[in-house]
Amino acid sequence: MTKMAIKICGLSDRAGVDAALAAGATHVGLVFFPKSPRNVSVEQAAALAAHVAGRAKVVGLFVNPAGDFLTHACNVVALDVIQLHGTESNKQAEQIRSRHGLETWKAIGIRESLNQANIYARAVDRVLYDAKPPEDHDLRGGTGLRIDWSLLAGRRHPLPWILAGGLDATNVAEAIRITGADFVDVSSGVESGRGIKDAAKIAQFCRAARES
Ligand SMILES: O=C(O)c1ccccc1N[C@@H]1O[C@H](COP(=O)(O)O)[C@@H](O)[C@H]1O
Repeated sequence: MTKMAIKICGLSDRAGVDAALAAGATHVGLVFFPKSPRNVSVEQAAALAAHVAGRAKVVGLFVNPAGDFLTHACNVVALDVIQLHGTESNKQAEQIRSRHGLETWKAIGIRESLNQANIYARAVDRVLYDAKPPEDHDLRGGTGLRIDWSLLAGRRHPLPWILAGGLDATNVAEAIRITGADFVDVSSGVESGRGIKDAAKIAQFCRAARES
């Protein structure tokens, strides 16, 4: 049986990190995006990553990061993965991966087609399928919007992939069943308020994903 990989994204304090680790999350996500209610400073992120201390992979989420900022974050924070959640092209993503020598993921906002994933096939290590927010939406993700899971059913993917977008403890098992995902990512679905992680919801989510 494949082990389910689970990323809890948007953690901003030790309590949230501890809840994710206790629930068996394989990846924890730190958001570097000032518009997000989950944004952390480089210093906060460094302390949280040190606290994780190898018990899970640490993912840094960036949205069209300036080169200097990304370099600074990668130098200061013990990141395992760079997640690009903006409009980074395949060329930019490939440059970022080779410059920083870290596993790199590209989020693809999908409504009706997954074809964009092909563009990133040689540029990154994984794609993350997320719901495409409306054009006038301030955030690029973490919106709680769901994608149409049937788009992923029985699909051959050009590279390893992650399912995200509007997942929570009540729907993750069905999402996995329909899409065949072996890696899921959640942010707002394990919160009790905007940006406030809820330990019970994190535990329920991880249990539901693993038992699916
Ligand atoms: O979490 C955020 O605040 C965020 C901000 C900007 C880009 C992406 C963000 N989060 C990512 O969005 C998806 C889906 O989140 P949700 O579960 O629907 O709330 C997930 O990959 C988060 O990592």
